[in-house]
Amino acid sequence: MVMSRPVIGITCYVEPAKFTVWDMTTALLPYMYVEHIARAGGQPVIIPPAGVPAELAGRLDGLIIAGGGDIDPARYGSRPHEQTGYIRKFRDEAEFGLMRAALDHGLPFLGICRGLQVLNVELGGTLQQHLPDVAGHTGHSPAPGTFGRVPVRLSPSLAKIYGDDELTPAHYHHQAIDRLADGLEITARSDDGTIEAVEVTGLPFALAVQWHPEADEDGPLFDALVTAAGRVG
Ligand SMILES: NCCCC(=O)O
Repeated sequence: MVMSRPVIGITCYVEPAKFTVWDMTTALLPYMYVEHIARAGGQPVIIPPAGVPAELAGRLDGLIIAGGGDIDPARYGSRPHEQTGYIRKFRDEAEFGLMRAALDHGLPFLGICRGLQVLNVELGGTLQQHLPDVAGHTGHSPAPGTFGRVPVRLSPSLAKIYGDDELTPAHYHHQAIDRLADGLEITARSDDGTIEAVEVTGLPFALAVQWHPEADEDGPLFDALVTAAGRVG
């Protein structure tokens, strides 16, 4: 069967979960991600951190590295802050491999929250491990299980996708880019200076945001990813 919809791989969490009659380790992804990709005309495929996901890069039309727990700080030469948590080394292993393969293949890519951090660290950057230490307890890191709203200012390339140069998207992150990796261009910041979005220079579509676009009804970033994936696929 020939797929007419661009196939968009989306990485996922592996966590203990309760569902129907079960209480067990589960591959999880908020359903908003897959709804946005399907609505945008893509075919979502959830990628668990098992096997060697990097081998999928040549078989996908596009990729999302989704939100999740903190990256092992050893990957960027640091020791864990006391607030660094939910480290899943097996997920790091899978997603860093997939990220590298996606960059090598020029696969259209959207990083979301943790996905932005994976991109920056893969390219040699570092993370601020607990943003409240430098930016205070702002809307970046609201109460667990809720999204905060933080205004961000967009560069022209991202403003073109959103049709506006300012927005107030949903946030839930306690880490952020500290040292920006070579090869990344900043495409959005919040007023406190936090880097909110980046893109890889020289690739047709490789961008990442610190916020959670899946939490909003409109999904221009998902539309743009599926469109870019359709051009390549
Ligand atoms: N560090 C993982 C992404 C979410 C957060 O910064 O809290």
